[in-house]
Amino acid sequence: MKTQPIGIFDSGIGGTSIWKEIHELLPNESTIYLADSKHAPYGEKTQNDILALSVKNTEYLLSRGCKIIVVACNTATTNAINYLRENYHVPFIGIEPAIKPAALNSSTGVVGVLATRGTLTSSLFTKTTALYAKDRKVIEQFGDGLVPLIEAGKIESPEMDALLQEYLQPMIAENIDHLVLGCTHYPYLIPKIKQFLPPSVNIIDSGKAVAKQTQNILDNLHFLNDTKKRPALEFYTNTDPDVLESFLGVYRDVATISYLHF
Ligand SMILES: N[C@@H](CCC(=O)O)C(=O)O
Repeated sequence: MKTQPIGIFDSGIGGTSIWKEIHELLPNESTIYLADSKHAPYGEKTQNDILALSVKNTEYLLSRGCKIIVVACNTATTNAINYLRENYHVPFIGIEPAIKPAALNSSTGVVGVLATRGTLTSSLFTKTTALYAKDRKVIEQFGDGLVPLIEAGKIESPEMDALLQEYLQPMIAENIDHLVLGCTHYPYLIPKIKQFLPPSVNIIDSGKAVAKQTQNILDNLHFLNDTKKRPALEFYTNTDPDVLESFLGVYRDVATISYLHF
């Protein structure tokens, strides 16, 4: 089991932000990353559709012998992880908006959450917010349109600037001091987002926490790869592999990126 890969999936390239955290923390581990870009954005689909796509991605990763699955997508986690945990017998690590640290550390008492429609309307998100931020003002904003622009390589574009301006301005007006990025695509927007926010606003996401949790669970199960063999870093996408490759940055030379029909 130790040498089996870690499986990671997302609706597209966003989860590569989580893959990087995992690979940096666990460089010995082989990984299989599945980017379902053809079906992005998940965040604007029904819960049933998100569930069906999450099942399909999980089954592919299990067919490849993955020892653990990281759902590197807030939308899939908040809509499907309970179902996945009940129906498949491997450990699942999910990612949810980091509302708890934002609420705990806020001095103004106002925090912003930018996430997909699917995440913000899920019952898991609603419960977490009620639990950890009940004495805080939480400004929730659907990030409609952001994921398609990121997937299209249009981070630097007038359309992106217009959406970010529209989504962030009301939060700034309410005096947020933390902005929670509740979508794994959004860390790629941080340099852009900083152009719109006052420097005093902390931007937080859950990437490092997910990598740490993956390490802890593998360690507890004695599933960490302690062999010295070079790990295989495989990436699959059902759209143009060049797009995925462009998000891998310094890792593109050690990764194998392939088109997969699914
Ligand atoms: N990576 C995204 C998925 C967004 C989408 O496909 O709409 C997330 O974390 O929610």
